[in-house]
Amino acid sequence: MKLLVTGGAGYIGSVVAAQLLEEGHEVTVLDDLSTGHADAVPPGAAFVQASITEAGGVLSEGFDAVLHFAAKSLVGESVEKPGLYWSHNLGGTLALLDAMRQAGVNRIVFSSTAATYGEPERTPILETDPTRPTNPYGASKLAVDTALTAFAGLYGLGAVSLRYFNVAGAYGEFRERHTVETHLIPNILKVALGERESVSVFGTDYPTPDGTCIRDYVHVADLARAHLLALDACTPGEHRIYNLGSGTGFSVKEVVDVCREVTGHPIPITVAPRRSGDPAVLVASSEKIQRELGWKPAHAMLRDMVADAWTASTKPA
Ligand SMILES: O=c1ccn([C@@H]2O[C@H](COP(=O)(O)OP(=O)(O)O[C@H]3O[C@H](CO)[C@@H](O)[C@H](O)[C@H]3O)[C@@H](O)[C@H]2O)c(=O)[nH]1
Repeated sequence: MKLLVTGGAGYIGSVVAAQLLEEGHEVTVLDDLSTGHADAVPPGAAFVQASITEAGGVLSEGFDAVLHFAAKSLVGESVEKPGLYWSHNLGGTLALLDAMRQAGVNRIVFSSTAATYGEPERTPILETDPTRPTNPYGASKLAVDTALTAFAGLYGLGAVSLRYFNVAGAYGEFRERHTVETHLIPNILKVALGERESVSVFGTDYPTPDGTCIRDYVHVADLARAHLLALDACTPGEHRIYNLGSGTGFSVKEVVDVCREVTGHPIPITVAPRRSGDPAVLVASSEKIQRELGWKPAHAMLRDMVADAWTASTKPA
């Protein structure tokens, strides 16, 4: 298939683009490089440096589907600059959907997020559970999910939204490297690499066994594989939503311990206040995607995710 991957110079988009190429697809990456890296675009993919609001020109070349990753994705920033998140994540995606319709491209796989659920009433979270995002990032992603449902009904769009929980690990040399790093595992590994003295643990007074937040980590290679299955499942007139996690929760302290074990570094911690907007526990039920699309995580062990991230981060970029 001929595929457009928006945000394909970012962490998850580049891994998906690499897997699509391995499967023999023709891939064009569209990325404005505001957060992505040109050298993350996999060899073999065509590259267009542009924003999603300018996708019309590329799409007119004729594509079978779009995999849409380009987005602003920092929860804290979204609270400070909600307009940026609404215009980029919702406005940008509406422009992309309009350009797709004009070009006759009617299949899309969309990067949604566990942040659409907000503070869950129970875990593991099911796709049918209430969506009450607690920040503009989650709200903007939920708004896109809502638009996709409407467009599937109105225009026959075939859409699949994948709601990621906490993505970790690396795929060969493709790894997480944000300009502003907020994520837990890369921050811990920076300590082991000697780039920081300690890692801050945001809150030790949560209602969890060790007082720190619990998250569900999914390996980026497994997550990427789900996109290939989702692409095949795009059915005109339908919008499907699937959670993607491993179904097991790890506390922040447990993650630090796994990182200590993998890196052999003591990794000192500093206890810091809670980070605003962090739910205590986020664990996915991924039963639906396993049942309907046959997805199964091949690297469900957190140790493997950390080991892959560590190996990739100790290689030169
Ligand atoms: O230096 C750090 C970084 C994080 N944390 C904690 O570690 C946990 C995980 O944080 P992080 O890695 O930032 O992930 P989340 O905030 O859980 O966000 C992930 O999950 C969201 C869904 O809820 C997605 O939308 C985000 O894009 C994705 O990164 C949270 O309890 C944080 O408070 C720390 O204690 N210290």
